[in-house]
Amino acid sequence: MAQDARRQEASPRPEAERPLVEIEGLRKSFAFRPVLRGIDLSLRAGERLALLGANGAGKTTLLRILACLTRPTAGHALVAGLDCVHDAQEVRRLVGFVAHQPYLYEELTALENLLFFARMYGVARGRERALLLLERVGLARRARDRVGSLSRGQLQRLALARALLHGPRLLLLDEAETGLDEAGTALLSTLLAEHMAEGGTLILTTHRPEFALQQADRLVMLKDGRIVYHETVAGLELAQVRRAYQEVVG
Ligand SMILES: Nc1ncnc2c1ncn2[C@@H]1O[C@H](COP(=O)(O)OP(=O)(O)OP(=O)(O)O)[C@@H](O)[C@H]1O
Repeated sequence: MAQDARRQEASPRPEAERPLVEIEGLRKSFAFRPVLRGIDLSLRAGERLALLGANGAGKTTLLRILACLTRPTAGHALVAGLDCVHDAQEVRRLVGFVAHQPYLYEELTALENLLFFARMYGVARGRERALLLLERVGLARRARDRVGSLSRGQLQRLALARALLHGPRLLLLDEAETGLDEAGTALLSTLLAEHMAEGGTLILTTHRPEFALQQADRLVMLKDGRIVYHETVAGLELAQVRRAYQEVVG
């Protein structure tokens, strides 16, 4: 009952008008040290947001809350009207996360990993989907190799395949371009374009203003756990974004 009341309170809007992501008054502290100090942010379905900021600004923490991997200290984070704390199980089905750590089992092969996650997410025709994604990320030939034997960039490609396996509505990328070669970066752009064409929504973190400008519709910069810059990309020049970024991280 209390939980229902809380959801009502956090979600007063009719479904059709609702943003896909609603973040209100979000705070997170680790051992009383504040890391997020009151974030308000919303994204409509089909939007792409880039988060920038210095090391330690709180970007990963924000993504981890949306991926239900850590709980906020205060405030709400909702995905499709579902609360990342109280409805974590349902939210996880809607979210794909490429994190710093690949979240893969080293002793299993690339294919076994994807089959495991396909089962976990209840993906229909999981084997077909896993093989298709391995092909798409250029790892078809490594399908039967142990994950522990893959290079960093190959792991990153496999992590991307794992995140896309269940067709997430919201894709979260934490510096996913790091470690990819030129072909890998082009592949990432293609997969992101496909995710968006299928009606997906995207939040990515990056330290590269030019990547943010290419891949996002809106830019948000965090400093010490607060939003200090929030602009739509239309009409923005790379030089302006670089300047703002330097001011924020400097
Ligand atoms: N599990 C944890 N326990 C304690 N402190 C943590 C934990 N996770 C993150 N922090 C702290 O929270 C702060 C924000 O970390 P976070 O990883 O969100 O930053 P970031 O903006 O993603 O940084 P980077 O650009 O280096 O990836 C850092 O000071 C970090 O040490």
